[in-house]
Amino acid sequence: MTHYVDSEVARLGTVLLHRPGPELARLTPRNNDSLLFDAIPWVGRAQEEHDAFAAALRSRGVEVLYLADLLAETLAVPDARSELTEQVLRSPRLGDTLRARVADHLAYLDPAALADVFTAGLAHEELRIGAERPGGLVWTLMDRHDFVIDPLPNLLFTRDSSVWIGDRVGVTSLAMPARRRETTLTDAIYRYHPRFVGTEFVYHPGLEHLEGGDVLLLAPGVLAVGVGERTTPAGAERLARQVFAAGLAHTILVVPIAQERATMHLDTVCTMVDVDAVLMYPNIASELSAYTVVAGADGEPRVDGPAPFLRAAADAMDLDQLRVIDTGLDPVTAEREQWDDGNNTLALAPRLCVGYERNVETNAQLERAGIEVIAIAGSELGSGRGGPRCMSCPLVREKGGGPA
Ligand SMILES: NC(=[NH2+])NCCC[C@H](N)C(=O)O
Repeated sequence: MTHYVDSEVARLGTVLLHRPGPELARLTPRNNDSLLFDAIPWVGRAQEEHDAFAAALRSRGVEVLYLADLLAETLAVPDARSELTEQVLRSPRLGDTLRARVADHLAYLDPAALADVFTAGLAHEELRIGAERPGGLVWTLMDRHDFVIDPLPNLLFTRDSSVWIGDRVGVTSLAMPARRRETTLTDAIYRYHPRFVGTEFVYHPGLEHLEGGDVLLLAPGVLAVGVGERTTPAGAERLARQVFAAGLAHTILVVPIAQERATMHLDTVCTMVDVDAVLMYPNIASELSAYTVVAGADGEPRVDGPAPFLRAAADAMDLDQLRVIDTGLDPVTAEREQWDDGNNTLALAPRLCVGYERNVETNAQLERAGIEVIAIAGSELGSGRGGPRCMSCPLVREKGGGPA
């Protein structure tokens, strides 16, 4: 099986999704902020919306892989099971007594049930504690609302925890504490699942912070990397080194974005919808700048700039110019639709993308520009602040960036 991605828009072959499940049911008004959700999603409806998203992809010939299936299959591999279990048990919050109870609990679960615990976490009351099986001081003093193992509701956004560049996978280094454990799962899947045996890695979770939502494969050999709330300049520099060393790209455009929730990743303000067209949030489109990083003769990344992002991108991509489709006609609509992930489209092929139906203006702008939009419902899915691009990690796209 060859997994290969060298652009944002070439025909999509295979994608990794995570169907939201019990981990979303862990969200409460007490914890939703720290778990990076802006509301409490209705889980059943979120699942319906997600199923419709997956169905839309399949109807266009895309193979959909589910993270929970891959994880359960991975956990059937004994080394993967023991490694992931050890990682969870290593949490310094547990203490030895509680750690032993959790270890007993996990030992009896079949791979699918264990995958459930690794994604949905373990609540205080879900652990069987009694006279014969005391929970110890940590269990006794734990707030009833605390988790013994934290849930990972942001697994929904598969874009961020791994990114394929060429035939290599980058397992990223997530910045927010609520998301860090996600990459223990993606890392294990890519190392142990039979489908991925032999895959080479271009990034590891122990490296400087880098999230997939910040990485755009503008064209074969050209990457854009947003630096802001999630990806640090050090992460961008590290990716540049790794990518140059592996010969996966010749140019990396490093794009500073505001360190705010509304612009947490580059893909919240800019996504590609054609080989030479980007969808961009107009309130910042003209202000975005880029530093161009190329491999120097000595292997050291060489930095140039800043220059306006659109200019730098067109130059790196060898285009006269990049077409810009802006998301909204008036600033208020633009701001509302940017917040609701209007800019966060997933291209299935050049001029064909998936977007949230609620972003009426944005989608109309796209259609006017000759881009077909498959509109999906996202009232519940969007409560985690992520759109179709955030919710998908492409594993296979047609090589060479796709036909013009
Ligand atoms: N690629 C993206 N824009 N991902 C959106 C991630 C949203 C998620 N709630 C977070 O804060 O991390």
